[in-house]
Amino acid sequence: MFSIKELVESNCLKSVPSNYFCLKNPEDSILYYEADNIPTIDFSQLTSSNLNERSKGIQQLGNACRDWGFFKLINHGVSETLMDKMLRASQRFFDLSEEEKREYAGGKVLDPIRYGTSFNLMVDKALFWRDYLKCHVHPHFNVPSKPHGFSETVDEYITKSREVVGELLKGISLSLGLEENYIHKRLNVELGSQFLILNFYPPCPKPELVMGLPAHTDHGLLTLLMENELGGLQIQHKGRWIPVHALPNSFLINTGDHLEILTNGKYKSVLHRAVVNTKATRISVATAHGAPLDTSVGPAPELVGDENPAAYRAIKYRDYIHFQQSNELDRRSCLDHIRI
Ligand SMILES: O=C(O)CCC(=O)C(=O)O
Ligand SMILES: [Fe+2]
Repeated sequence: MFSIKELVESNCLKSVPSNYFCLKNPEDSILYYEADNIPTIDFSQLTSSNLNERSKGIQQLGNACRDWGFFKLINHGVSETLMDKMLRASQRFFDLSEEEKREYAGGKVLDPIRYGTSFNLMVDKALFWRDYLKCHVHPHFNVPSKPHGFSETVDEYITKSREVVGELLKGISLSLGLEENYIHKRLNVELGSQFLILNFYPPCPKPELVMGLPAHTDHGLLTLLMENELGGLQIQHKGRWIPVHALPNSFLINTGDHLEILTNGKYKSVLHRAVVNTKATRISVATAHGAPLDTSVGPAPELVGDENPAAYRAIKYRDYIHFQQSNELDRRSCLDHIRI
């Protein structure tokens, strides 16, 4: 394995090796600048003791999940200091020597800690301009022991992000007309799976030829993402690619495949991708939150009826992840494979 960081640093790269060329559909390069329309959700409204405020917030949250599958979250209560610390810790992990990082080079999809490059070298036709670290951090906490202080920062960060997601899932349950703790109870969220994914995208001399991460949907219920000050995330909305920039001190949140399944298609899992730039390294930190790995996720019976028959087969979270991660990311969501 040759990390993209190593490749970029080793020879002052002037051109892109051909095994990184991604064949792009020309239509895919057209971008639509609709950033102003992307929903922003105020977390403090969702947790407000003023019931009127709260119900307004919940309605906005439901609309964002239904119409976009994506929103920006502000006033979420995770301190800027902790967010910065997490980004710096991520940089410090990738700054370890290749030898130190390779200790964590995992072979299998659900290995508790996996350092690697591209997406899945076993299936990628072209390589992606990305190194990553994936850790399964809840209910069991697995993280590299290096660099110094990394594990403590991750622990603090993932605990906070779980609290935020817990509240969002309550709001989402209510927005569906269900009881506040419906998703928590049905999918045993307290013991749910949480993955931490650090993405490292170094600068590229010809970004238009490569992809950081190609179009995909995320597997779990919700993904919470933050980035250093460089943009690169694009989401698909009504067939158009829209670049997204994080507001200062905000999270970018997308609904995952299992929320689409649970809501029987009412809330959509959004296709997204990451592009790279010529100037500087972009780092993004994602936490993906879902059910426990052995829980079977299917449409909620309360959301299924004669007029709205079940649209997806139930599937164990573990099997779903295996399926998604063992196949090429090919612009199609894995959901297509379990649609009835
Ligand atoms: O780096 C990004 O902006 C996107 C990352 C992402 O989609 C993922 O880790 O699933
Ligand atoms: Fe993603």
